[in-house]
Amino acid sequence: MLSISELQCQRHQQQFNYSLEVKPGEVVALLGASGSGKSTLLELISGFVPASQGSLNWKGDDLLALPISQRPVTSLFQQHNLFHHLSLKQNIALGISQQLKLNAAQQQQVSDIADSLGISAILDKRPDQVSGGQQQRAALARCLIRHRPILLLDEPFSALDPMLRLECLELVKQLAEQYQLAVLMVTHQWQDALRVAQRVAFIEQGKTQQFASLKQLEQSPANQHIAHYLACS
Ligand SMILES: Nc1ncnc2c1ncn2[C@@H]1O[C@H](COP(=O)(O)OP(=O)(O)OP(=O)(O)O)[C@@H](O)[C@H]1O
Repeated sequence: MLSISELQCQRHQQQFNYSLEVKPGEVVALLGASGSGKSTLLELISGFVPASQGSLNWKGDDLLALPISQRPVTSLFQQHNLFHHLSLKQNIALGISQQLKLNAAQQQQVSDIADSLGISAILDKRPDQVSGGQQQRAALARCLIRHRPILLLDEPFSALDPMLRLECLELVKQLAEQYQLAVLMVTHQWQDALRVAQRVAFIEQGKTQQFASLKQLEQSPANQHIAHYLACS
């Protein structure tokens, strides 16, 4: 389990403090107003922002003691996930080798992952030759091939049309179960959380205001702001 307890940092004058957990196979949605601190939490977990206090553990191991490169974490963002001068196949292969030197078994892994994400037929194309949804699938494939058990998603599908977005969300849910990934997903859409997440952390002014199941959040929002946010979603 990914356990986050009183994990704190400071950015300029603002203080951040997070507590929540994500089980293997589970998707937890991070909701909250713009600027509330959702992305900051992802940066703390991946190590790009140093923590000042608190704990961050994966299956009992202290992740704060590990440098960025050794954390069992992989991330997918809304954009800029792929190198546009490389083919999708090469972009995925980067998840295994920065020099793009793959042995036969590793090449097979690329084919298998591409197969399971439905992009085998377009592997030789460059990102600008395929759709946004196909690009995000390739980026997701690169995340998966790294075999890191914690997957951080920062609004990865918000630029896609509604049908594609739902398709990709379903895919994330399925992959979380299949690979037993602990997934934390930033979204502005309550509908996305309903579609894919088991639990939700609502972030307000840099703090986890409520960490609960979707049903609990809906039925007993911790304060007026959360109730209002849900009513507007
Ligand atoms: N690199 C940075 N240096 C200093 N402050 C930052 C940096 N990135 C973000 N902040 C500040 O930290 C606060 C939280 O930002 P963060 O990006 O975590 O919010 P968010 O909830 O993800 O917002 P959004 O939904 O708009 O993406 C904001 O006040 C922001 O201005």
